[in-house]
Amino acid sequence: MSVRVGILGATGAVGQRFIQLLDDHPTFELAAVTASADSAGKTYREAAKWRVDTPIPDDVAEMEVVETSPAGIADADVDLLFSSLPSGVASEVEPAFLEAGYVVSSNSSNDRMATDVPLTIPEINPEHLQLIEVQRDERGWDGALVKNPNCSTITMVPTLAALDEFGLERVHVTTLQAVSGAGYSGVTSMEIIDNAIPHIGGEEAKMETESRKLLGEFTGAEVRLHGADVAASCNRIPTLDGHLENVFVEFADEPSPAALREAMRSFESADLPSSPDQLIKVFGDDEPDRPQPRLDRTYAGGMGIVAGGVQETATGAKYNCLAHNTIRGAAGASLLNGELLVEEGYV
Ligand SMILES: NC(=O)C1=CN([C@@H]2O[C@H](COP(=O)(O)OP(=O)(O)OC[C@H]3O[C@@H](n4cnc5c(N)ncnc54)[C@H](OP(=O)(O)O)[C@@H]3O)[C@@H](O)[C@H]2O)C=CC1
Ligand SMILES: N[C@@H](CC(=O)OP(=O)(O)O)C(=O)O
Repeated sequence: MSVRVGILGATGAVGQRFIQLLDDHPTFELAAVTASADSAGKTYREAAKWRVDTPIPDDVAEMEVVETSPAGIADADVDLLFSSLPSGVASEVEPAFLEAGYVVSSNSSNDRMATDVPLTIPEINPEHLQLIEVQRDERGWDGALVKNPNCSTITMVPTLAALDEFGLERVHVTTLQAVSGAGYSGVTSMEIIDNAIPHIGGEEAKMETESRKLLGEFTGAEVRLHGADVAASCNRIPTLDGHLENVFVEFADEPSPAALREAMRSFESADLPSSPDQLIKVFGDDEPDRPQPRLDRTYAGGMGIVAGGVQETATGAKYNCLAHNTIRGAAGASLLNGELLVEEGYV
């Protein structure tokens, strides 16, 4: 079975990752690439400042970039759209595609917390996809909108999902985030070399709210947010890719570090083409200095989560986790949601 897909915002940092991940995908066939009016009409090679570490696939390089509107992609006969637009643009243009009947798997942050929009990680809360029925009733769309979470949130939430069996009550997290998360021009070299910046606009609130929605319970009509308190402190550091996070957790139970490690290691992955066989790789006491961004961000092709440093604290436990922010944290997360949409019959 082949599904024709398009990418909205295909020339950007995340759009380029989509193109890399879609090359040789078993199901998805890239049929449309859109960008801003400045890029429309150019070939993809002319329009994109290609920065990914593999060449532009030959067939994509010669595709014409079209404008980001339903009219722009009308001839492409697309079944599914991936969206990697700036969130201000996405909030304006995504509704037009939804009204026109397109199914959109979006990476942009607008509408992630909307009560009728599924925010999903296929290995964690695939059942939340059923919110699409509520969304269609409320908005009158023929299409459907599903979002993936923020890159720092998706790094931590699989580990929390694995540990929730011990009665998760409180989470404190400090992030060390790579510069690619801010986009190519997001942080200047003068700002970040020999430095760390203890502020990333809006990031802490995203981690604190999106994680509770992802871990929440779907009642059939709504998602009840998970009851845990989540507090985040977000920092930019001079790594290129891979967000590292220090997590402090408190539980109703008193699990041992060994039990925590085993719960993360054995947490089930999903049976989708881009899911890793083992979702969370866990380092033991013998390697206390892992995970590290440079050594561990490509675990499972950048689609996995890596944890380590699990230790008891006076009130619970602490550990470190890491994921590739533009693969599992962005394009790869949307791609997986697209695979879930196909599997569940929404495409
Ligand atoms: N960078 C990252 O690691 C992560 C980014 N994200 C989110 O993903 C989204 C994309 O980020 P990123 O790829 O870094 O952004 P970029 O700025 O690199 O790319 C933006 C894309 O949107 C297009 N675009 C910009 N303005 C318009 C417009 N008015 N109409 C139509 N298309 C437009 C651009 O086209 P053109 O080339 O023609 O300007 C380009 O294709 C953002 O919402 C971001 O917050 C999420 C997680 C991680
Ligand atoms: N803010 C993230 C990247 C990002 O764009 O997140 P979001 O998808 O929530 O907009 C970072 O700087 O690393």
